[in-house]
Amino acid sequence: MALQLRRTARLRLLLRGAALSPRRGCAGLSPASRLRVLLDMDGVIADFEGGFLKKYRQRYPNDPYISLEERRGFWVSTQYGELRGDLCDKAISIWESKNFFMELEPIPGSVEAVKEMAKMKNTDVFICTSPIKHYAHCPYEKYAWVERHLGPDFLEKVILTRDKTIVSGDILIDDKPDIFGVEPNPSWEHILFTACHNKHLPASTTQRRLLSWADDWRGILEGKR
Ligand SMILES: Cc1cn([C@H]2C[C@H](OP(=O)(O)O)[C@@H](CO)O2)c(=O)[nH]c1=O
Ligand SMILES: [Mg+2]
Repeated sequence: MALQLRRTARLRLLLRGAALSPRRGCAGLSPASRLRVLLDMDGVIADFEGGFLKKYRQRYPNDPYISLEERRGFWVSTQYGELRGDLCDKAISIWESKNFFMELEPIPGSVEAVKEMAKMKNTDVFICTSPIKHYAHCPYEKYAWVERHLGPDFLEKVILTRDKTIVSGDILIDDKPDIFGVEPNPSWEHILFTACHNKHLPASTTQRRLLSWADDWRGILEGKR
């Protein structure tokens, strides 16, 4: 009898603990109650497409090019290769060059938005970006870009990975329409950031968009808390 009572009391305590467990709502002291935002870099905070077109036209002024209005599909080199076979390698030569990633302009409003987001209560912001496999310049320049535009403290927040599905977070804001990797069920909701290459894709019932940094990113974050 005494044993049975002790067991019941222990069970009650366990259940109470579970009910108070603060994933969302309660205490606010647990790390789980914080919102974790993953921000993609190229196409979301750094203008890869604009930087590419400018340098491509400078280096290959006599070759055809694709205006940002005409861009379709995520991979720039694929569309250039379809335009003319040799343009695929010419396109690749641009982002493999020294200073390409370093000299990208910020996407309008991005730096202000990221700084404001990072100061929000109960919010952890990380830059989650994929380096190209030609690693001579890109990884170094991505860090240098973050330091230059967001400040040295932000270097703590950089995640370089070719597989974003294994990074945990509540939201991933990314301009790539399809993000796959070894984890079939990533913890984050992918918010598609509108870019020249994805703005013509049909509206999706499952994928939300952020149209630009002038759009309601604060509302999206609040809705996830
Ligand atoms: C080749 C290529 C890369 N990228 C970006 C995406 C990746 O950065 P990010 O994960 O920050 O968006 C990086 C490596 O592929 O370069 C494009 O946006 N378009 C392209 O055509
Ligand atoms: Mg991107």
